Amino acid sequence: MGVEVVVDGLSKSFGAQTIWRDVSLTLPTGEISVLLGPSGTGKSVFLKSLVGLLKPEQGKVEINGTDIVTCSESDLYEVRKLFGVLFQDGALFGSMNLFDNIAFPLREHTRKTESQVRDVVNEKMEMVGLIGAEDKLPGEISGGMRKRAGLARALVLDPEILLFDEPDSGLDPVRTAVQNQLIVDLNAQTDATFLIVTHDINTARTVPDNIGMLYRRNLVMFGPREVLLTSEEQAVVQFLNGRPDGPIGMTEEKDTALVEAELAKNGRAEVPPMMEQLPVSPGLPERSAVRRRKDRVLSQLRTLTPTAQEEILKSLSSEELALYGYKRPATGGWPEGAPPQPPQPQPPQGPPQAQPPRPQPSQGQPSQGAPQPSNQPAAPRQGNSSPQQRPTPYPRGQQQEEPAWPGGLQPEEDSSGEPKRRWFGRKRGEQ
Ligand SMILES: Nc1ncnc2c1ncn2[C@@H]1O[C@H](COP(=O)(O)OP(=O)(O)OP(=O)(O)O)[C@@H](O)[C@H]1O
Repeated sequence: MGVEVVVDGLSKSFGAQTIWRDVSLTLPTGEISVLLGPSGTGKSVFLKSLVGLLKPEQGKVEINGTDIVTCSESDLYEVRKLFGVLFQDGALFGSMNLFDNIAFPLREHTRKTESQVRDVVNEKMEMVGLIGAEDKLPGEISGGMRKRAGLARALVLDPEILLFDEPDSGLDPVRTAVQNQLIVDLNAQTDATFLIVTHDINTARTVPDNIGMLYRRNLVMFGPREVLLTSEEQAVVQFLNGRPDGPIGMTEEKDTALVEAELAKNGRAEVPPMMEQLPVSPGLPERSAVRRRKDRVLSQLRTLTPTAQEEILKSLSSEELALYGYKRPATGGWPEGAPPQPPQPQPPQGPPQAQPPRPQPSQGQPSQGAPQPSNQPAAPRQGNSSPQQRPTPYPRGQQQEEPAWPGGLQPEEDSSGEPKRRWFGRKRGEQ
């Protein structure tokens, strides 16, 4: 199973050029997350900072209790073994055939015999659909095949965290769709934590569990896919619609008056409709992350935007709604704009038969906030992933208007009487 990556208050500059500042987010264990952002906003720099290839000036990247920003070289070497990285062009050695390219990390970093190496390489080549191409040189195959070979190589050491830097760059729409399916299927098979940097809107809308966006040197938001995909934030809507008019320009910093003039002329872009997340291919196991994510997101539902809450509830089956203490409207389906109903009082009951078994808490982590089948809100998680210790999905320093809580639900309050609005990542200074 993958591991959680906690990024807290991370800032990176090159000389006088600030790339991004105060970035905080948590990549939840085994889930697929996507990082969007206009060109040049520092997405690749962020990936390199996660693996310790670049050193941010401030903040932490905590993995299995090690802060890779400040740890020793030997600790960093150990943590790096958890990572697999798919670089944009596959980063293959041009003079080696695909088999040797994929076998390279095994021969360098393990004591496996050649017969064991062969077994692992064959297994990974099969996973990415490259059986039969072992003897080809990188220059003899298509860009899509090179990416898949790079992916097989990223997988040979069974990474717990897999980073993808623009896996769809240079691919046609059909191959992008095939590759997206491959990513979802690999996540089901490995249960590793995935982070994908992409410009492909279709990928962003259909693949991840969580989405974030870098813009103007900040992380605009990061959280469950439903938050960003229903966001009315102008930069997000412009990006998702791929429109030239809006706050994102060629130089990023676009003149406000020009933006207003463009919007007055062309009208505001609409929030595109939600698309369903890609299911796993038939015959493969379900993604374990789906169940964990439901527990996590439902336990913190009321900290999300109303539109995100509604989309999340709409995606649940009747049994799941009952399990989490919600009820489908009597009319069936979710009429446009109708608020989800508040939790109804129910006698305690076990999970319905259809539910897969709950994941066991992993080492050092208490239960992942199993939902309570009653009128009580689901218990917040404790430990590293506790929502009390998580910042909001909205950018820091910006005061957000309190969302209208659907169905008359009130925001959860902590003992201080303050509504809880936090999501991923610990707030700096908090334990
Ligand atoms: N090693 C480096 N030294 C100095 N500047 C760098 C270095 N690496 C990246 N940069 C600068 O950091 C900025 C962000 O680059 P990065 O490649 O991370 O952007 P990106 O969001 O991934 O862009 P794209 O979507 O076009 O790939 C750019 O201005 C780039 O020139």
